[in-house]
Amino acid sequence: MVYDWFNRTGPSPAEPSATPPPASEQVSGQGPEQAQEQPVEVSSDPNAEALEWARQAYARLKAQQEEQKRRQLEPESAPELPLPDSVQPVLINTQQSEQGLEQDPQQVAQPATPVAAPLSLLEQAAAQRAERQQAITAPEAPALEAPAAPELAEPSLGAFDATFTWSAEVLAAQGKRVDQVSLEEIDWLTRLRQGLEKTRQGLVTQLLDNLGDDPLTPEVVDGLETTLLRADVGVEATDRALGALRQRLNQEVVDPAEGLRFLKEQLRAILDQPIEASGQPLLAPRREQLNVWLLVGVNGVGKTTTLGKLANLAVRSGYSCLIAAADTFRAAAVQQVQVWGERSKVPVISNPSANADPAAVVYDAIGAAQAKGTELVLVDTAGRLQTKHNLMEELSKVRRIVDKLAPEAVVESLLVLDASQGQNGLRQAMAFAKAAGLTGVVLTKLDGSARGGVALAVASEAGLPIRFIGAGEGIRDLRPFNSFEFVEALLAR
Ligand SMILES: Nc1nc2c(ncn2[C@@H]2O[C@H](COP(=O)(O)OP(=O)(O)OP(=O)(O)O)[C@@H](O)[C@H]2O)c(=O)[nH]1
Repeated sequence: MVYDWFNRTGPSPAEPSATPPPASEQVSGQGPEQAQEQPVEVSSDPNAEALEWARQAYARLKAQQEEQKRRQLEPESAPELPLPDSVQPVLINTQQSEQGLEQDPQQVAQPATPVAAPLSLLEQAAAQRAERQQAITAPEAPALEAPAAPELAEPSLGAFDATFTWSAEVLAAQGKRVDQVSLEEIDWLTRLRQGLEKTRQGLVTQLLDNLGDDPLTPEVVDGLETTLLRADVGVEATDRALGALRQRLNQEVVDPAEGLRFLKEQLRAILDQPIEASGQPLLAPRREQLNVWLLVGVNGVGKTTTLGKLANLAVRSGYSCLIAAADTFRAAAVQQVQVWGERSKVPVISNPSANADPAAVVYDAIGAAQAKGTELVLVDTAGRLQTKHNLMEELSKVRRIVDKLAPEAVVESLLVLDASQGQNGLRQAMAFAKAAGLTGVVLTKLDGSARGGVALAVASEAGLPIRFIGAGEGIRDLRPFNSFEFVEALLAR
C-alpha cells in the first residue's frame, strides 16, 4: 500500500475513496482523514508536551526506518514486532484539545505525562542496528556503484531539530496522531519551509517588527499593509485580511500574538475560498476512471517540470499514468518530457516530426489511455507560438479534442504560474482562463523568490483554486496545496 499524495492518505489497510468527501465534510485543503478538524495555531515556541509529541513521532519514524532497512537486508526475517510502549501514540494536550482533535476524553482530562527518556534507548538500539548493518553490507557494497540520483532517493529522516519539530507541530495542529505522521509529509514540510525561506525572511521580520510587543494600534495595521503588499499579496487580499483586523481592533484590544493568529486565519480563508467554491477540497485523479490534466502557461514557467513531478507523484501514489508531449512547437520540449517520463517509468506519447499537430498527439494519447485503462493522462502544451492568438487557438483546439474524444473523462486545465513573476502571472491567468477553461493553478518556483505572497493574489483576484505548489527543481518538490501548511510555512518564525 502506497502513500497517496493526492488524497493525503498514508499507508492503511483500506484504499482511500476515489471521490473526496463533500466540501461540507472537510476542512478545505486537508486530507479526508482530517475532515472536520479545525486548524489551530502553531506555536513557534513549542511547549514541553508539543516537543514530546514531536519526539515520539520522531522515534516512531526512526524505528520504522530501521525496520525497513532491516527487512531489506533480511527478507526472510522474523515478523514485525510491535513498537515499544514508549513510542505508542500520545495525544498533544495543548490548544489542539480545545479544537476538537481526535482524543480520548480521559486523556484530555489527564494531561499526557512526558515520557522520561525512552527515546534514547530506542535511538541507541537503532544506532546499534545501523552499525551491524553497515558491518554486514560493507564488503558487498561495490565502491564504484553509482549512487541513486539524489532527487529520486527515498526521503530519509534527518536530525531531530527545530525543522522536524516545526513540521511535526504543523501535522499535529491539523489533527494527525503520532502514528499517522509519515516521513513523506515531514520531508515535504521541510522542503516547503526551506523553499519559502526568502519570502519568509522579508515578510516575517517586518511583520514581527510591525506587531511589536504592545497591543495593536491602527498605525501598526497600516505598517502591516505595506509589508503584505511588498510580499506581493496583492491589494485585494491585503485589504480583505487587514479590513477584518481593523474591524476587530475597533471592538477589542488585540495583543500581537492574537493579531498574528487572526491574520493567519484571514490569509487561510482567502486561499481557501476558491477551493471551497470548487466543491473539491483536494484535486486527486479519480481511480479507475480516465482523468485528463492539461498543463498550460507561458514558456519557462515550469510546465514540463511540473508535469514530470506530477507523473512521479501519480506513480508513487499508485495511479496508472501516461504523458502526452503536445508541446510540439519547441523541439527540446519533447525530449525533456521523455526524460521525465523515464524517471518515473511513465510512457510518453509523442510525435517526432517537426511541428507535428499537438491535437494529433492528444488524440493518440487518449486512444492509448482508453485502450490500456490508464487513469491519468498529463498533457504538456506549448508555452509559446508565433503569436499569442495562435497559442490560445491551439489550446482551445486541444481542449475540444479532449472533450470530444473522451466525454467520460474528468478534465482539469491547470495554469502553471511562476511565483517569481509576482503579479504579472495574474494577467496571464486571465488570458488563459478563456482559451483553456482553467480549473486551477499550479504555483511554481516558490523557492528562490521573495514573492510567495502572490498565492494570495492568485486566489483572491483570479479566483482560481491553487492545486499544487512547486518549491524546487527536484522531483519531490511539488505537492498538493494546503492553505494551513502554506500559511504556517510563510509566517514561521
Ligand atoms: N527553482 C525552481 N525551478 C523550477 C521549478 N519548477 C521549474 N523550475 C525550473 O524552471 C525552468 C523552466 O522549466 P520548464 O519546465 O522547462 O518550463 P516550461 O513552462 O515547460 O517551458 P516551455 O516548455 O518553454 O514552455 C527549468 O530550469 C526548471 O528546472 C521550481 O519549483 N523551482
